[in-house]
Amino acid sequence: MLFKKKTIEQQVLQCFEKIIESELLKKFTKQRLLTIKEESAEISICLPFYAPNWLAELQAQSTEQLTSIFKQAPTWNVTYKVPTFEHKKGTKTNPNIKNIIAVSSGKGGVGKSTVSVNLAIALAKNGAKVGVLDADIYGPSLPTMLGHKNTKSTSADGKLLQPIAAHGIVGNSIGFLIDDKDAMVWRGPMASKALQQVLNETDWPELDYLIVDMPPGTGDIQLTMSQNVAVTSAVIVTTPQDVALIDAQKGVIMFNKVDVHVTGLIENMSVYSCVKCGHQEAIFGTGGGRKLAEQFNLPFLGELPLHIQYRQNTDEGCPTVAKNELPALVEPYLALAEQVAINLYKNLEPTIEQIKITELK
Ligand SMILES: Nc1ncnc2c1ncn2[C@@H]1O[C@H](COP(=O)(O)OP(=O)(O)OP(=O)(O)O)[C@@H](O)[C@H]1O
Repeated sequence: MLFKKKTIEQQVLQCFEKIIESELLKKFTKQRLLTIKEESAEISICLPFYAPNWLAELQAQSTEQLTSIFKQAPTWNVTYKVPTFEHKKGTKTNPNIKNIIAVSSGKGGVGKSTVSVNLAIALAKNGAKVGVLDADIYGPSLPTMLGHKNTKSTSADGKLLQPIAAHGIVGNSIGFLIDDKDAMVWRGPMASKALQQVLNETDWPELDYLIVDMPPGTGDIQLTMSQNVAVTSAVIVTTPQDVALIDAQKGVIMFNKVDVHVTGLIENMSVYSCVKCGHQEAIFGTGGGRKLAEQFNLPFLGELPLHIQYRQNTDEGCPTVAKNELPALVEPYLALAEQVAINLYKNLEPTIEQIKITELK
């Protein structure tokens, strides 16, 4: 029997099959994001997410085999285009915002706001264009976390609010408009309306992701908000404690009920790291977030340690990822940002327009 010799392209794809998850590779080929040029030993890839470690790992693991296939070291030509993903609800959004990611928690105080702002900065550090919307109407913390506690929103045209730029991201919050005390007395519908106003009446620049720091809990306000805002997907923050896990479970159920996609779970305050001796202790237990993710068949996106610097840095207006001092605290966020971006792409389809544009190129 005669066997046809594999083409260079087939050999390269076979090499990638061993390294890239099959779901991803299938999507890359289907959406024509990968081009292999035999003569110039060139691999062009238009990545739909920013993930520097993932890319470095792919290159490191494939270089030897690719060099042998091409008979010379390959040249990588990497470009990026984050797609707008289809979301279940047809609500219209600002065309500048490609994707809205809601950061939610069933329970208060699990670190949702800290995670939102550090995750946003980490996504931006990895290369994406990112904004944050503080939807925690009753306790806006974004102004403090961005180091703009006393800044008030301005408007150039008297119609749209200018978002506040800091640490490589832009953000807006009800806290830039009014005093905390004023929002405390608002009823649910007013709070929901205020959020939609801040979302829709901000002059957002072009954003790959808008991170929305949702109010804690799974009550009426959260339900209304997740129904009225065109959320692409939600990520749920929990701590390993049983009570937080039960509430996180309610969060997943709430998003399922309102038909909002859930990207996965994040476990915050996983292990305590002693500043003095580096000793690590699982104060709130271990493995709860991972177990919950398994239970709902959701990706577990990452765990973040409990460390005093996270609190101190956000209180001082320079979140830990922006401060970039302790790699042990920054790296988990950069890895988390990669996981969020990759899992969004893996589990959601780009909008039709997006596919057409890619094909026409
Ligand atoms: N991993 C962590 N290590 C240490 N402190 C943390 C960590 N994550 C959050 N914190 C601190 O815990 C407190 C609560 O965090 P944060 O305000 O982000 O929680 P939240 O879930 O948004 O709260 P709320 O329900 O009030 O909106 C803050 O003081 C914050 O600095």
